[in-house]
Amino acid sequence: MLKAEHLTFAYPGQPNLIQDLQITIPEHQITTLIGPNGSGKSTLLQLLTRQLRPTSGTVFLDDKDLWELDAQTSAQKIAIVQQQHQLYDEITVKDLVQLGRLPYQSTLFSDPDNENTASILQQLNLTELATKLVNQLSGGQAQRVWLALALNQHPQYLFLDEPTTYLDLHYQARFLAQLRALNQSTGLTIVMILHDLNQALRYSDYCCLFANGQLITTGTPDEVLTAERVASTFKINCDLVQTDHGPVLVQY
Ligand SMILES: Nc1ncnc2c1ncn2[C@@H]1O[C@H](COP(=O)(O)OP(=O)(O)OP(=O)(O)O)[C@@H](O)[C@H]1O
Repeated sequence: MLKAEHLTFAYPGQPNLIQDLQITIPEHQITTLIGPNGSGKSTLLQLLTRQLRPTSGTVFLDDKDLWELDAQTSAQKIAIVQQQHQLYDEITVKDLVQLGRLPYQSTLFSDPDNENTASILQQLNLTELATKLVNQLSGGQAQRVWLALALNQHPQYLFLDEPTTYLDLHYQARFLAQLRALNQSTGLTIVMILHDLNQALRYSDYCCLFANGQLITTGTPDEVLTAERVASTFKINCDLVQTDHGPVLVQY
């Protein structure tokens, strides 16, 4: 169980961005963090994944303070697909995905676990690209490789910061469907920041709507993403239209 209690955070020299926030991430579900630019979504994601330390308050992972776990243990439980990827020049797909096994190796130089890596590459249709250099891949291929690296950690929680930003519509739908399939087949708990509210409606079980560092409301996508709330939070005109494929938000 991952939850935050009385979470408060300020960047150095700035007022509190997040103040006394409570959040519990539902297990085995897909949660989306949504809200206007600058509302604090990425900051919260970094607090929940031990990339930023709270000013006060606590993030609990299985009832233990996340900051009291050693880095290796937390990396076995929590994996992150960042929005901006670290640039690796001369590394192959297979070697990059192999890095996901590091939290399970006793030393940096112990034998890598090739079986897990081969199986993840196969699962994400990357076997044919295994010997290619990562910097020679298309955006869609690269995004699958970063997902494979995260999954190779065999985490309990997978966090993704705007994972569809650099993908075209076809690959956005494919990538999100792949996440849903993974969640259903393995029970992986997924938390992602999305800007496309229709994707949040379609692909999440639980939505957390943010504004100004505060959680405005949480619940199912239908409960959270009403036309009135979206219109007032994002300062737009908008309708919610029922279609054969589910509800769709239309901005006008
Ligand atoms: N490293 C930093 N140092 C100082 N201020 C920061 C830092 N990172 C973010 N901020 C500020 O904190 C606020 C929240 O930023 P954050 O990136 O968490 O919001 P967000 O909701 O993820 O935004 P977006 O949708 O634009 O990605 C913004 O005002 C931003 O300028």
